[in-house]
Amino acid sequence: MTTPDRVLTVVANAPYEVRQIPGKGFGCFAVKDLKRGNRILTDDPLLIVPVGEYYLKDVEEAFQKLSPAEQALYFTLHSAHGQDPAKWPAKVHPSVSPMERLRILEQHHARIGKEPSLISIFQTNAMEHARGAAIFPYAARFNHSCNPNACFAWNNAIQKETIHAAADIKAGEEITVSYGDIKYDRDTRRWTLKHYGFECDCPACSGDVTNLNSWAGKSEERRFRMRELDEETHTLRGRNLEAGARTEGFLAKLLEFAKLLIEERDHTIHLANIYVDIALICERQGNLVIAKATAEKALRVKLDCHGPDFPDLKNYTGVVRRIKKKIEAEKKAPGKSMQRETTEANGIV
Ligand SMILES: C[S@@+](CC[C@H](N)C(=O)[O-])C[C@H]1O[C@@H](n2cnc3c(N)ncnc32)[C@H](O)[C@@H]1O
Repeated sequence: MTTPDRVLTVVANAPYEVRQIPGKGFGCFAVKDLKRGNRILTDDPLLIVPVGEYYLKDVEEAFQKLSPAEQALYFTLHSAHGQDPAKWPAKVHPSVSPMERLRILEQHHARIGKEPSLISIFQTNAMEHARGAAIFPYAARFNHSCNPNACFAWNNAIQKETIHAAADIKAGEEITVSYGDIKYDRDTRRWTLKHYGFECDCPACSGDVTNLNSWAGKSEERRFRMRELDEETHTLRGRNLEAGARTEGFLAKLLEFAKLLIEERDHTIHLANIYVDIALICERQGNLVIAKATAEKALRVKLDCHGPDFPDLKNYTGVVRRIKKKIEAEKKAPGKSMQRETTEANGIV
C-alpha cells in the first residue's frame, strides 16, 4: 500500500515529475527523453473495489479497511465534483430497476455535489483491476489525451498498475494516457470525458473536424472507419478467427485497421492484437514470411505496452516461435507452403 508522503513525489529515479498545469490540476512530465516501451511507472493499489458496477457501500467498505494515513492520501486525489447540474439529466426512466436507479443517483450526486466525496474521487481516478476497479495514487496523476503517448495496464503477475511509453517522449513533454476508447468520434469522447468534468483540448478534439485537411478532420475520419472495420471484423476474430480466415476481404480489413491505428499513432494493445490476428491468418494461409514479420511486430508492440513480465506474453512469444519452427521445417523440406507474396501487406509489415 502507498503512504501519503509519496503522493506528489515519485519513486527514486522515476523518469517524470508532477507539476501543476493551469486548468488541468496536476500532470506528469518527462524529466528525460523516453523511448517507446520504457516503463514509466509501477504502482500499488491504494483501494480496491472488487465489483464491476459499484455502489457507495462498496467504496465505503473498501475505504474502511484503509489506515488513517491511507484515507488521508485518498482525499488528496483529484475530484470531479461541483459540475453544473443543468448539464446532467437527472431523470431516470421508470423501467430502470431500483438498484440501478440507486447507482445512477449516487453517481449523479457525487458529480454535482459541492464537496469531494468517496464516490467523486473514485469516479475521477479509478482504473481497471483484475477484481473490479482500483485507485492507484501515482497513476491517478496522469492526464488524458485522445492521442496519448503512454498506456496503462493492470499487471496481474506483479500485482501492479504499469504505465509504459507508447511513443518516444521528449524531456519536458507531458505524459498522457487515454481514459476512453480511441475509436470513438469526438462527440462520444466528449460525453465520456464529461464524467471527469473536463473538455479535452488535444489536437483531435480542439481542431475543426469538418476540415479533412486538418489533423482533427483526418482523425475523425480514421476513427469512423475504425468503428466500421471493428463492427465488420470483431465477430470473426479471437476464437472465430478460423472462420475469419475463410471470409473474403477479412485479411484486407485487418490490414487497413492496423494502418489506421498506426496513422492515429495508437501504438497500444489494440495494434498488437490486430497484428497477432494478421500473423495467424498468414500462417494459416502458408504465408510464413509475412506471418513471422507480423507476429514479431505484435510481440514488439505487446512488450512496449505491457513489459516483459506481463502474464499473457507467452501467447505472443509462442506464435513467433511456432512460425519460426515452420519456416525452419520449410527450409529442410522446401516447396510445401511457403509463399512470399507481400502485396497485401505492403507498408504494414
Ligand atoms: C485522474 S485525474 C488526473 C490528474 C489530475 N489532473 C490531478 O490533478 O490529480 C483526472 C482529472 O484530471 C483532469 N484532466 C485530465 N486530463 C485532462 C485534460 N486533457 N484536460 C483538462 N483536464 C484534464 C480532470 O480534472 C480530470 O477529472
